Amino acid sequence: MQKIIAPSIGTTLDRFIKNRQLHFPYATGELSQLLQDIALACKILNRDVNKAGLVDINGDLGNFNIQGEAQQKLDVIADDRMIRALTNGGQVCAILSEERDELIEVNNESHYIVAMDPLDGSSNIDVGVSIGTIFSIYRRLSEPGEPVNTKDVLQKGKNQIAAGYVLYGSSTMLVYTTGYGVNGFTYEPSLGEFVLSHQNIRSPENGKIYSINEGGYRSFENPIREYINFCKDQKYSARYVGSLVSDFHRNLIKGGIYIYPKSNQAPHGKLRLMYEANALAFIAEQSGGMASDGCTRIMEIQPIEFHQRSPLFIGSKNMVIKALSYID
Ligand SMILES: O=P(O)(O)OC[C@H]1O[C@](O)(COP(=O)(O)O)[C@@H](O)[C@@H]1O
Ligand SMILES: [Mg+2]
Ligand SMILES: [Mg+2]
Repeated sequence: MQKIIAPSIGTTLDRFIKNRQLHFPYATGELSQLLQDIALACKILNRDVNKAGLVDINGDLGNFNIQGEAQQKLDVIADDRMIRALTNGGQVCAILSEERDELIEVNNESHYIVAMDPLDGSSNIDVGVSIGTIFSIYRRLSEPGEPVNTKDVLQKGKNQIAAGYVLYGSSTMLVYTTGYGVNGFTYEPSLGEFVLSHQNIRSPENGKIYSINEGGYRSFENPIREYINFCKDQKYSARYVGSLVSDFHRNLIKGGIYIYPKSNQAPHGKLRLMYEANALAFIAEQSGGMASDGCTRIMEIQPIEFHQRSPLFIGSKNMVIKALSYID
């Protein structure tokens, strides 16, 4: 046979998902299709993000979401893109979105529920800084055909079937887990494909980067201030993009800790448990890292509200343990 000399482009996301599905003889293909629907929505969103400075995408809409935050145009575009792709794909029975007060009911015959942050890092949209999309996937507890109820949605993070994010940065990457390790795929625009570039990502147990908005230093509780001082004494690098996905991803690859603590202004922290903290906690743990709210493992927290907030300590295992040692 003639020798193949063309450089391989690597494994595409679709092929990777298909190959993985073969490991699960009972698999129906629903989850595989759902992951591909999310990837498709993010490919289209990537195109919108790349032109975020242009008039029809730029600026806020003058509306406020249930969090009381001004909705940026791209927040709503991202929300629409994701909901459209998930609805057309038909593999979800309900969607919980940061940008919608209520649950969106879709195909009641399906097994899966998606909780999502369609556009993470909204304050960075108009200034060309990296932003992301975050998603969590759960299997409903009620039977297909029955009405979806809050119990189906308000499940602990440890019940996630899959979770991931897409980072729209210097390159666009999709990183996800189904509970069997973490893999990263870089978007190849000329092919329109996500290609496996980071196989079986392992988070370094130690790091030299800490990510926290020190502008809130005076409103942080003493243990947080002491940990920040410890990081300074260790001459760690302070890195804070202000987009959770970007800060988390950098620390996942290089080693580091991201902290969004509770404070006088934010008694429960800022980030949302269902579609920010839980998803990244699953990725962190699957890559050997750790995620806590300061006293409880994030994935063990029983959610009580769709949009509830939680303090977040996440990243390299030994750094999170060290930070928590100041709180105990
Ligand atoms: O400006 P602050 O208070 O540091 O908050 C920044 C954090 O808020 C967020 O922007 C919240 O996410 P959204 O942009 O999805 O609302 C995170 O991405 C980021 O880490
Ligand atoms: Mg967010
Ligand atoms: Mg958001």
